[in-house]
Amino acid sequence: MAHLFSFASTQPSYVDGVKSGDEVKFPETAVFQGFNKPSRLEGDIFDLEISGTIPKDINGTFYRVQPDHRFPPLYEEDIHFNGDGNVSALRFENGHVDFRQRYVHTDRFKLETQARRSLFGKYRNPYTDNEMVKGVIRTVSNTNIVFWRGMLLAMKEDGPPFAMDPVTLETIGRYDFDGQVKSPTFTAHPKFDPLTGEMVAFGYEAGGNGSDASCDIVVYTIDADGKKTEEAWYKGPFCGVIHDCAITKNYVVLPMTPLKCSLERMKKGGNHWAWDPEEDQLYGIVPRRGGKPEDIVWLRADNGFHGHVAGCYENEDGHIVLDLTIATDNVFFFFPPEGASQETLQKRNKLESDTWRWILDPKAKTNSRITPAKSFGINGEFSRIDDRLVTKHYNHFWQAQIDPTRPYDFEKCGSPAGGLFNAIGHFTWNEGTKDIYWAGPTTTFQEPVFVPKDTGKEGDGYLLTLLNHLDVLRNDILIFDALKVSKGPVAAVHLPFKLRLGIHGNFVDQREIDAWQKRRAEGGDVGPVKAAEAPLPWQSSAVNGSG
Ligand SMILES: C=Cc1ccc(O)c(OC)c1
Ligand SMILES: [Fe+2]
Repeated sequence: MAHLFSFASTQPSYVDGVKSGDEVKFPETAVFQGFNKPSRLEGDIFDLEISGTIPKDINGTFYRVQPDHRFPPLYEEDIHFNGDGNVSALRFENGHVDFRQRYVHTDRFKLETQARRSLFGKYRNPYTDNEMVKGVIRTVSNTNIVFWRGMLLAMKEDGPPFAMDPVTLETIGRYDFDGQVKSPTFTAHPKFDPLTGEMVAFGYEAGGNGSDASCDIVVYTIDADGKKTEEAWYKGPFCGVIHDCAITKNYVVLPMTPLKCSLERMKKGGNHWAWDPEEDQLYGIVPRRGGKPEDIVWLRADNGFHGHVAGCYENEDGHIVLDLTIATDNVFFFFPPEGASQETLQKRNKLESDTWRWILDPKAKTNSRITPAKSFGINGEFSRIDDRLVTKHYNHFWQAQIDPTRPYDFEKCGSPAGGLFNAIGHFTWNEGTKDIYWAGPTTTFQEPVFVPKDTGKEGDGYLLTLLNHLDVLRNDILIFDALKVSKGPVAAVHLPFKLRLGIHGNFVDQREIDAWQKRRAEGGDVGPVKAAEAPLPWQSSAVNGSG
């Protein structure tokens, strides 16, 4: 597209793919264009414009996070996943909605802000960083935003979580659970047991600094009072991606995707991950309580690419029912096999991603081969359930859908950057219901969240999701009756601008936020959230020159 003003730059912004000079000018690659132009916005809007009627019983805040590069990247071919975490909060109150957005002020964000430019290089490759940031935590906290004991935790699997205030979105600082969690990495997908109030979480590539191809995996349990009650260390067969996890009453399941890390490749300035089309997909199973290194059971199935977990529970036989999306090939086209060139977004957008059910025997011999019990026969990702049923036999799930039979306006919208999630669906396992809404040829959806009503009945509530208008570059938030998605939204909240393609979000009931604000006040029974005081163990050794 021609620019209205064509000032001759004194020098190009990128030379041989590397940032040159201090000019604030983003690459002209697809990652930074159109709907995915960086938003870079911190701000507030009181009382957003609305169509329809927002149900008054939605009282709480919908938090979500998007990667949103604050500065032009050091490398021209940078990827969406390397963008700084920017958290949006949509506060629903009495039929009104207010908007707030703030960056996660990570250690990296603060240093780059001081320098007014990028100092960190490629995704999870510290060998591509500016020398002056050696030993600094590299995470951009851009993948999930969860509520835990009165704080928001902004999370990314390559580093520790950062705590934020749930009302102001001010960053409190790196959170180490009051000194109890010292691993270099921590998942963006902790699970919350609704029976016990525990958080179950893990870190992979956790043995060293988080970017060194370590095969160590740590699994933690933090109880409802914030006390760490379990910490167990295991080894993986190689350093692969474990993005999500699942819990039952007695087990944790760790799906490992055959994207492999190589320290040598990183040292040469290459990618952290390379897809291995010959490798199995794996499922690590460990006990929830008292896990020892020898307890991990790895089950193997033919190659595939894991999406996210819907639900998981134990059946009458003591076997684990695990439901998750699995794509047929490498979804992360920007991490091609070692030595291969990058696949295209067009090819990635053609992959099928069905929802599969596994029934796993936790007592099986390690390295047993398994086959799925069934597939749902849909194509989509970002499954969500009624979270009150985590660890329990559930029936309903919701998911962003890919329906290539629907018309899509390529001319107006170009390639759908985050994937062609052109519909939103509600599904049931028992009845096989497919209850789907398609919003038109110029729109795609982001991950939905389920908001329960107080009835306690599974699925009785609302579904909230961001709608991307790819033609006019704007977002709406749609509100559905969760059990009647195909009827279309009951209301739409209009943002006057576009956000960026977000990753994950969660809805938090305002009663919970308010109760914790009291407990976390000065003089409250728990007191203010305390940011980590000591550097992580790997940081100390990096400073001493041995890291
Ligand atoms: C959606 C998966 C995913 C996996 C790893 C990441 O670093 C990430 O960053 C936004 C996202
Ligand atoms: Fe995720």
